[in-house]
Amino acid sequence: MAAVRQPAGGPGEGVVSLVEARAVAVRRGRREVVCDVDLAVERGEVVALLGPNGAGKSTLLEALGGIVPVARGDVERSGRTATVLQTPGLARRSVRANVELALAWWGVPRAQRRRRAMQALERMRAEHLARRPAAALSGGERRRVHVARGIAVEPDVLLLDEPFAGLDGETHQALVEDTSSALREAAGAVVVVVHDRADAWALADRVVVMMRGVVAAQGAPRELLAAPPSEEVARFLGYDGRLERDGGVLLTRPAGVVADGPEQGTVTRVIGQEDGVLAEVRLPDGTVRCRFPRPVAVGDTVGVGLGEGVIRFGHGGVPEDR
Ligand SMILES: Nc1ncnc2c1ncn2[C@@H]1O[C@H](COP(=O)(O)OP(=O)(O)OP(=O)(O)O)[C@@H](O)[C@H]1O
Repeated sequence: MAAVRQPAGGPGEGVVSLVEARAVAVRRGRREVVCDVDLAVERGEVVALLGPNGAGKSTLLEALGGIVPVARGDVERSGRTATVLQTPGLARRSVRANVELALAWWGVPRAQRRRRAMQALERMRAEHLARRPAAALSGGERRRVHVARGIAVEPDVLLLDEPFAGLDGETHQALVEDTSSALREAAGAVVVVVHDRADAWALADRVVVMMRGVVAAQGAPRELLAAPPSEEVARFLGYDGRLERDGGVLLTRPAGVVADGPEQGTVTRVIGQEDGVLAEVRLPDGTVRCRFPRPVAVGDTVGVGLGEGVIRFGHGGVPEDR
């Protein structure tokens, strides 16, 4: 049964959650690593689970897929669920045969399997791999095929656990872009565990930040980045500068700090980057990180300015209007 919520404000079409966790807790050994999580994902929605190592993302995903049992609460899924775990196996056959095998297992008639397999491989730009033995694929190619197999079966709920882990930068980026397009076309609800914030921004309609087993924040990517609910979440989302100013705390990201602005500070650290350097700059009331297009050295006096996207927390870590 689908969990159906009526939108507030009167009659209309119900918002259908294809997968819904209610107050879910999961134990690993004697430890509760997911605690009282509520999460509902609608048809056509892509949700990214993001958080530090050990936050419970994979465990929650497995609970959503019914792979691990819940200790408390319940999970309701509607329709059929496909779960792509971190290192799924592929049979010792061709790539296309692997995808067709999944379709057979899902009860897709034989006459449709080849077409659907090729369509899914094309969506993941892996059609050139169709005849290759699965055993002879590179890491990036395997991951492409795993995602293709997941979307080929056209599940109501697609759960992906770190589909881009362990790939080099270029392969990673290409796979994220292709997966993003493929998931946009998927009709079901998608939950994807990602490590990299940039992957979450590229893929998701909604980002759920998990910390220590609980949902610490969630929202549309831009909104979440513009207004994280706590300093801890802000730091995780890339706010790496902190100034104690005017009775509160200002948090900054490199994108919100401009080089050669009016505030004088001392460079305390320099990290080389492709197009310049990322410099840590100590100001009288804290430290910010700022990109400079030219080389700067530790000990240099430089100017910085606070631009867009600086957020302010009052005492006690409460966000304030800016
Ligand atoms: N099979 C297991 N047995 C015991 N403990 C486990 C098991 N799997 C995970 N854990 C523990 O549960 C906690 C949550 O792990 P989980 O893999 O869900 O986190 P995660 O957020 O996905 O982490 P990562 O980003 O490192 O993959 C961790 O402390 C982990 O050590």
